[in-house]
Amino acid sequence: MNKIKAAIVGASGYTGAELVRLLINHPHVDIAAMTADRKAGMRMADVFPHLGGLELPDLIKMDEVDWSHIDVCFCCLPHGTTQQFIASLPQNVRIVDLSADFRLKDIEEYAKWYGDEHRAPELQKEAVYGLSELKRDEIAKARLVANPGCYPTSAQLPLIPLLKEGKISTDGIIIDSKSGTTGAGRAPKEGTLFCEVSDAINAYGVGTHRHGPEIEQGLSEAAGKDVIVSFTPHLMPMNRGILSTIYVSLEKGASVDDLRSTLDQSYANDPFVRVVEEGNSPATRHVRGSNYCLIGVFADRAPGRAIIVCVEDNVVKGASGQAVQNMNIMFGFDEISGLTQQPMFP
Ligand SMILES: NC(=O)C1=CN([C@@H]2O[C@H](COP(=O)(O)OP(=O)(O)OC[C@H]3O[C@@H](n4cnc5c(N)ncnc54)[C@H](OP(=O)(O)O)[C@@H]3O)[C@@H](O)[C@H]2O)C=CC1
Ligand SMILES: CC(=O)N[C@@H](CCC(=O)OP(=O)(O)O)C(=O)O
Repeated sequence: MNKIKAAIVGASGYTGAELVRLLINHPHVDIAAMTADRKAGMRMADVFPHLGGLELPDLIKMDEVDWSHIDVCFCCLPHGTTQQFIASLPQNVRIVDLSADFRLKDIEEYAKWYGDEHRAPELQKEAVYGLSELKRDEIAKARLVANPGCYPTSAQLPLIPLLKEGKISTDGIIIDSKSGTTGAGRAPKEGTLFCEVSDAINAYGVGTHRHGPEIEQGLSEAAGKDVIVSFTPHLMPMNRGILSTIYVSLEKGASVDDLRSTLDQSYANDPFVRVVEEGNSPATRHVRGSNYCLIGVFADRAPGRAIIVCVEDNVVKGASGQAVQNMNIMFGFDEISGLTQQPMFP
């Protein structure tokens, strides 16, 4: 099989570097172009020494890419910078956008949460939300896939099947999420300085984080009615990983065992999503560096309630791994191609 050619736009950031780590071992993909902004003109080995020794193109500006020979573009740019750029790409280039620019279907919601009007509303209409396990058929046909946010992946993978099957109530869903600091990107910011992050934990975006509406969009579609959740993210003194603890109310007649078996059955044929054995509690170190998402289901002491713990690596299943999974689906490759790394433990 001929290899397809990939461009990584924003390759000098965390998700771009992770795409290189995954794609370099992909049997059907060549990395043909990589871009940066401040770091354009540099060698990837100088920006990321852990990728030294690989044969990679140098980092160039986005407008220097020759798109005529590119099959797929991974966009790893900050929110708001992707819309107009994607609109300028030739039609034959398929796109996996890791930013949030095309995730919210309603462009007024986008403007409300991202503080700016949407600049490519026509493209927004054709974008497919890329939650790989639950949107395979649409992803396979899509030209533009909006890769989900890291927190929304960890919340929606457990909750969507349970809402679809009517096992949990749409009311009172609480999602308490903790993330490693790579989630904030590599560009320097005061809030991600060592002294601000180490030896402490803080909630942020309390009641106002833009992943709330993204999660609600997916849950509402699954439930067939509006779902509002309480979602609070926390910044943790660790590099990678997301752990979401999710509190739900059981629907009448449903048991905690029903939740476990519903999730087991939903993901029985999915290589990357696994319900752990009863009593085991998933930890971020069980998925580090891998595309796995692990789900644990527990009874709550509060009658009629259950607690779900979901873990993923934010840079892999929460970003670049899911992006590669989506590309595999789009191009008809084996879904696990380039993604067979086992987690690094401890
Ligand atoms: N980190 C994570 O865990 C996740 C991130 N995402 C999303 O993926 C996207 C990329 O994230 P991440 O890799 O962490 O971000 P980084 O800040 O680490 O990297 C951003 C990249 O975009 C480039 N860039 C920045 N501004 C511009 C511009 N105006 N024009 C052209 N290129 C530009 C940077 O180039 P240079 O280095 O030269 O400045 C860099 O290559 C973001 O939208 C993020 O929200 C989604 C899920 C998880
Ligand atoms: C720790 C941290 O700062 N995380 C980021 C989320 C990163 C991500 O998945 O999502 P987006 O693509 O939507 O930015 C944040 O809260 O903004």
